[in-house]
Amino acid sequence: MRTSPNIIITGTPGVGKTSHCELLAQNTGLKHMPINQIAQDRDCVDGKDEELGSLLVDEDKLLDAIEDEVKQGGYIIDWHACDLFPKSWIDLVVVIRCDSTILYDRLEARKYSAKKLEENMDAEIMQVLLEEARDAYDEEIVVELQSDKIEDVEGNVDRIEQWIENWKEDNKEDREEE
Ligand SMILES: Nc1ncnc2c1ncn2[C@@H]1O[C@H](COP(=O)(O)OP(=O)(O)OP(=O)(O)O)[C@@H](O)[C@H]1O
Repeated sequence: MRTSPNIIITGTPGVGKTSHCELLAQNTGLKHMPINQIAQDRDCVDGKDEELGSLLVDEDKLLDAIEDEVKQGGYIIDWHACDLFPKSWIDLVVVIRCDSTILYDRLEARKYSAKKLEENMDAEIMQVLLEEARDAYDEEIVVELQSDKIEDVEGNVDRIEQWIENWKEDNKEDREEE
């Protein structure tokens, strides 16, 4: 049984996943697992979508590559997809959301192609990641947090830290009862 929870932080590119993960890791000691980077470092990339410029990740290979670590608990999984991770690994799924006009400015600043910008804007407006999370995990572990202003990051991370404390307390009690 894990003594520290595994948390997925997901959302459309640019909503603020990395910003949340880095602050949360710094404040809690949980380990940030940026999947884009890990997939490249561990040879789990099949190629690149040339039009969108995004990596094509071999998901089975990726899961094999991270399984031993994640099963120990204490990871913050940072990716724009979530439904590939087995339910039994995951304790909380945080879907970061952003107002579409604010997200547009953030993505435009990254000089995304018109197609990539449009796809990501549509995904955010249609709340694709929230639906994916709700379909893949029990609804009580899926939380939606808004991240429009810089202060939102700190507020959201405070909330997740509080949740982690509660999770640890509950799990300690469960272990003591066994
Ligand atoms: N709440 C916020 N208020 C203002 N700016 C923010 C906020 N969250 C993130 N940003 C800024 O938006 C940009 C994108 O943030 P970040 O890299 O954390 O997003 P991401 O979801 O991890 O993106 P990707 O999926 O492409 O890695 C960064 O320049 C970051 O500083």
